[in-house]
Amino acid sequence: MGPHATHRCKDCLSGRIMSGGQAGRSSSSSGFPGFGDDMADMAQLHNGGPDGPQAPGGGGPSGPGREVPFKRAKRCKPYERPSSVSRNAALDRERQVMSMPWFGMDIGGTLAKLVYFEPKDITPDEANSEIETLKNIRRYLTKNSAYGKTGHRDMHLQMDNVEVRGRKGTLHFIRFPTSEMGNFLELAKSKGMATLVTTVCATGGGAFKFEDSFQREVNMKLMKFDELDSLIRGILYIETNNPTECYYFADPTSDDHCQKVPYDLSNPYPFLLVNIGSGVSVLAVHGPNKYKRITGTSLGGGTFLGLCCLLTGCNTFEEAIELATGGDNTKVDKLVRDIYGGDYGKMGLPGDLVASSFGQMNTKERRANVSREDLARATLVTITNNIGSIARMCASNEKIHNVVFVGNFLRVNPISLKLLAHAMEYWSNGTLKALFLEHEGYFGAVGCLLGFNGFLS
Ligand SMILES: Nc1ncnc2c1ncn2[C@@H]1O[C@H](COP(=O)(O)OP(=O)(O)OP(=O)(O)O)[C@@H](O)[C@H]1O
Ligand SMILES: CC(C)(CO)[C@@H](O)C(=O)NCCC(=O)O
Repeated sequence: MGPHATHRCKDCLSGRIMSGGQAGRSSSSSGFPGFGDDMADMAQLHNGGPDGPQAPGGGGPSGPGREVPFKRAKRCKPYERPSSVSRNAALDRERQVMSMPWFGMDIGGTLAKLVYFEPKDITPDEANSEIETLKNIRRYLTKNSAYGKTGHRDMHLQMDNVEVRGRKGTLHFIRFPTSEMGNFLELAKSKGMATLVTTVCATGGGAFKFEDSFQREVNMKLMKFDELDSLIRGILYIETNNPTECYYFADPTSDDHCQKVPYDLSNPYPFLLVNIGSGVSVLAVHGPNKYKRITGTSLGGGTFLGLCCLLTGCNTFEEAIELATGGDNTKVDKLVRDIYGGDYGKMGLPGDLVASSFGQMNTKERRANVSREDLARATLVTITNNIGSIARMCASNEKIHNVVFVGNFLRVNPISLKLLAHAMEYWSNGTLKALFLEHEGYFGAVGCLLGFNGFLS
C-alpha cells in the first residue's frame, strides 16, 4: 500500500444511491459526488478485481442464489491512487457521461426501455451554447409519443420536477421491442446522435449483446450496469420521488369491491422482489446494496406471449391480454371439482381451484368447445399462478411478508395483478402482501441512469 493508499471500497461506502438530495452539482471535482473521484476506484474494482466484471443474475438458471454482499466483500482491496493515464481516461469518460443527452437504457429479452432525462433548469448561458442537434433531439423526444412504427412514450408515467445527477428536470419513459434495435439505431443516427459525444448508461442482456452495434452505428459508448443492481436502485429512487408509486389491492376477487390502495414503501426492507419480464427473477432484498437472487423461472412474460401467439394466432401482447379478458380458463383447465366433484376438503383444496392447467385439453370434444379467448385466459392464468406459487414459497422460506411484483408482464394486465394479489393473501392466510409499482418495467432503465457507482465497464 503506497503513501496515498486509503481503504475505500463499494461496501464500505454502501447505501449511496444517487437520489435528489445526494446529488449536488458542485460538491465534488466531477460536478457531483460519487462519480469523478469514485469512478477510478470502481473501474479498478470492477475491471481489475480478482473476480473480473460482475455477471448478471444468479448462479445459473434457477441455480442457487448469489449473495451479493459476500461477492463484493471479496473484491474489497486497498485503494491505490490511479495513474495519470487512468485518471485521464476517467476524466474523459466523465466528460462523455456528463454531456447531454442523458439516457438510461434497459435492453431486455423482449422490450427495450429508454428513460430520457429532460433538463428544465437550463441557464441562459447553457441554452446559448447548446448545439442544434441536441435541441432537436430534445424536441423530437418530448413532443412525440410515438417513434417510428413501434416506439412508444408512456406519457402517463412521466415524472416532472425530479433531480438527477444534481439537475432538475423531467423523466420520460419510452419503450420499443428489442427486435427493433436495428431500426432504433438507424433512427438515432438520422437524428444526429452519431455526431454527439455520448455515453449511454445501459443495462439488461442487450447492453452486452448490442454494445458493438451501438459503437459502430451511432458512435455511442455503453456504460454497462448489472440489471438487478439497476432494478433495485431504480425502484428505490422512483418510490422516493413518487408518493403514489406503490399500491396493493383490497378485496382483489370482488368485482364490486376490489380497489387499488396506496401503500407507503418508505421503509421497504426486507422485501421479496419478483421481476416478471421475458423470464422471472426472484430476489430477497434486505438493503439498497444487500440482496440475493434466490431463484428464477423461464416460465415468464415471454412464455405467456409466445404460447398465446401459438395457440390463438394473436400477434401482440395487447391483443393477447384483450383475448384473455373475454375468456374462461375453466373450459381449458381441469379444476379440483372436475376431479372430486367438489372440494378436496381434507387437504383444504376448494373445488374451483385449478388442479391441472390445460388439463381438459386432452379430449377432442373439449378442444372443439374452447375459444381463442378461453385459451388466452388459460395461458395467462397458468403463467401467473405458477409465478405466484414460486413467489409464495420463496417468501415463506425467506420469512419475508411483503412481495413486490414488477416487470412489463404486468402492463395493462389487471387479471394477473388481481390473481397475484389474491394468491398471496389466500395461500398465506393473510400474512403475505402483494405490492405493485406504477412504473412496472422501467426501474432498470432509471436505476442505470442514476448508478455511477458500480458500472461494469
Ligand atoms: N408491448 C409489448 N410487447 C411485448 N411484450 C410486452 C408488451 N407489453 C408488455 N409485455 C410483456 O412484458 C414482457 C417483457 O417484460 P420486461 O420488459 O419487463 O422484460 P425484458 O426486459 O424484455 O425481459 P428480461 O428481463 O427477461 O430480459 C413480455 O414478455 C410480455 O409478456
Ligand atoms: C435471464 C434474465 C435474468 C434476463 O433478464 C431473466 O430472463 C430471468 O431471470 N430468466 C429466468 C432464468 C431462470 O430460470 O432462472
